[in-house]
Amino acid sequence: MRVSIIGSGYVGLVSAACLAEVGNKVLCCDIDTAKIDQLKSGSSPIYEPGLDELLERNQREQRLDFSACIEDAVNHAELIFICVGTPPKEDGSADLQHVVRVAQQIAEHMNGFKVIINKSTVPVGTGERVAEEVRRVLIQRNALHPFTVVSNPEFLKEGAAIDDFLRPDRIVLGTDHTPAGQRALRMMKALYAPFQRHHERLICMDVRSAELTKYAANAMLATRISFMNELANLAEKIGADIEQVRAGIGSDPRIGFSFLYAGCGYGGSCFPKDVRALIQTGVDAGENLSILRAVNNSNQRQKRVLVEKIIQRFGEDLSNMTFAMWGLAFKPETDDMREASSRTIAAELVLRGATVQAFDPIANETARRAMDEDLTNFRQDGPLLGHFEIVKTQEDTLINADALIVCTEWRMFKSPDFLMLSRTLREKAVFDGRNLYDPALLADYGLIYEGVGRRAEPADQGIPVEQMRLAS
Ligand SMILES: NC(=O)C1=CN([C@@H]2O[C@H](COP(=O)(O)OP(=O)(O)OC[C@H]3O[C@@H](n4cnc5c(N)ncnc54)[C@H](O)[C@@H]3O)[C@@H](O)[C@H]2O)C=CC1
Ligand SMILES: O=C(O)[C@H]1O[C@H](OP(=O)(O)OP(=O)(O)OC[C@H]2O[C@@H](n3ccc(=O)[nH]c3=O)[C@H](O)[C@@H]2O)[C@H](O)[C@@H](O)[C@@H]1O
Repeated sequence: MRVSIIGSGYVGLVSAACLAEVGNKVLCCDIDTAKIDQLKSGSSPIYEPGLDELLERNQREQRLDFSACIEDAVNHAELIFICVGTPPKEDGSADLQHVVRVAQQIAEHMNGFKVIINKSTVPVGTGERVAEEVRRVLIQRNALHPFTVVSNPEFLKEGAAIDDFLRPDRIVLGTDHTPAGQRALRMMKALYAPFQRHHERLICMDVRSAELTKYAANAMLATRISFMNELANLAEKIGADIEQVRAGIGSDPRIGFSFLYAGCGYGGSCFPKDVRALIQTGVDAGENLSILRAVNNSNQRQKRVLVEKIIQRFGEDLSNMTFAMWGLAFKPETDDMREASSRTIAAELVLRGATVQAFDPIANETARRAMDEDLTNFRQDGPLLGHFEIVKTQEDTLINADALIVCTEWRMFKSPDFLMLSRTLREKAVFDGRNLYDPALLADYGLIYEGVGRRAEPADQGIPVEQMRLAS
């Protein structure tokens, strides 16, 4: 089939590459000409495992092309996906300006029947709003081409996006009951047929329910994480260990193990913004979503949890302290820095005078831009006291460092040389925002360990590890 994708970000590019991979002719469009030039020259503007290979193959085999011209995209296909950003507005609601603009542009160039598919995460009612915009422009043009708007929310996770798209848990399709809507449904079913494994994964519903399904999924996952984060904070205070509790409750199939990891808060381009947007949808509808308000507040507090531990140990004035920071991206296997906890932690430490030496295996560049922006904002509020620096290697972060902070659970951070850490870190302290390490093991190495919800173990003050080894 012929498919156009408007918006070549994480969702647009992954969708385009995967749809091309199964034989569709895909034209991917973006307003950002630099991005399109880069894609045309064969390099990807984002880091996503497996994406480069798919882009390269499908471009070479002429199933995938890129254009900065929306008219080309509208002419190219009957199926047009909207994959542009829906960032939060000041009040938390989703900013639909890009979606609405794309709807208008599609209508300006429409030349026959089109299926307009909302893949961006959009509040309930956006399908109707897009249809209204298209109709308005078509009436102005006196060109009443038939069209329908479908909701097809995306559930991929960054870092695992290709696999999520090629082997989805479910595909949600929201259509209306008009003949055009039903024709679109048949087309969408055919488009997604190659991605169904052994059984039906399509869930068909009305447009509004599909739009709400997307927010409901993200809000549910964010709630689970925040619930575990709060239990973790409690566990610390009452001498329990959240990792043991996680194993204990996850084994109940009604609860399950996924998304039960406590840590220094959830980030990313979606959970924070979608929880806030759903709260605002509630406000507009006169429904107080009190659980989600609590989730949002709880997560903001959680992003500061390591800062609180650091202050408790070293005091408010951190001007003589240097922190090694491992991991900057909001999660492993991505270069995405949107709402990453590392940003909150680094900024809070720098404001208290600390030097932060950070390293991320992939996100160093995006992190540099994000941190420059954050620290410039802080600078406007008063003098910046400390210093933030991204260094070349994981080892370089440790030069003259007093303590280590782990913000992202990249695989390479999972089994470091603890002996070296205990010899290098001046204050021998490890603040583990992703609960990667065993508190008792670190205590054996004489390291002070602070996780999130882990039972504190006093650092071994007795026999140095080397001597223990000699003795045994
Ligand atoms: N990033 C993710 O993992 C997921 C994101 N989503 C949702 O998908 C949507 C897109 O998210 P991302 O891909 O992360 O955003 P992104 O910010 O990476 O990409 C959006 C792209 O749209 C382009 N764009 C904006 N206005 C345009 C216009 N008028 N014409 C053509 N292109 C235009 C931008 O230049 C940008 O390249 C959002 O609503 C998001 O909530 C849904 C599931 C997963
Ligand atoms: O709408 C979206 O954009 C996407 O949002 C999330 O995907 P993503 O943000 O890429 O990443 P997740 O793996 O969900 O992680 C989000 C955040 O939660 C944190 N997290 C995750 C799991 C967990 O147990 N604990 C935890 O703190 C991660 O560290 C990360 O900061 C959803 O998982 C996707 O299904 C959805 O499509």
